[in-house]
Amino acid sequence: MFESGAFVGEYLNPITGSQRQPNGVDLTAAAIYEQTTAGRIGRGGKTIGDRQEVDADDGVFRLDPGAYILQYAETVQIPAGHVGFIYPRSSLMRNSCMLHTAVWDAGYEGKGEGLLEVHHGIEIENGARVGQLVFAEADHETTYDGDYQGERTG
Ligand SMILES: O=c1ccn([C@H]2C[C@H](O)[C@@H](COP(=O)(O)OP(=O)(O)OP(=O)(O)O)O2)c(=O)[nH]1
Repeated sequence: MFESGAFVGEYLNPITGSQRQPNGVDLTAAAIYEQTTAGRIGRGGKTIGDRQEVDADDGVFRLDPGAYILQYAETVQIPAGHVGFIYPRSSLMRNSCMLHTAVWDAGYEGKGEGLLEVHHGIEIENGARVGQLVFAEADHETTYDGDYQGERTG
């Protein structure tokens, strides 16, 4: 079962009323990066490639088609008994862009990232709502304790 937006909203900070949706909570864009060097996914470890931040011109990211890493502004906690997923805001998708998600594990806390695919040039205001976080109930034996725990919370 998916939780209500009111439930998800208890686990986000900061949050304003306009972010709460019936079935989830909208997340906003804080920073956008282009990857500049190759990363590596190994059998025993991984490396994230270097990145260059996209400047917000007068508070607006003007993006050409391509792949970008987007950092969310909100600190998210994934409560025990749940797993999180991000869906793009429909208006983003209707503008030929897609925001992808990996699995947000129970116990994770931090300001996470998503892959933003831009198939047609778009302008995104810094702080604009771009994606929606939903929580599904999920069994788990452990909680998240990986390299990204606590990212950008300091
Ligand atoms: O789209 C997503 C999905 C997940 N996360 C956060 C929450 C998740 O709990 C954490 C770690 O994800 P994952 O377990 O997939 O990372 P990993 O590549 O396996 O690395 P590690 O084992 O170091 O955690 O990253 C995001 O920021 N964006």
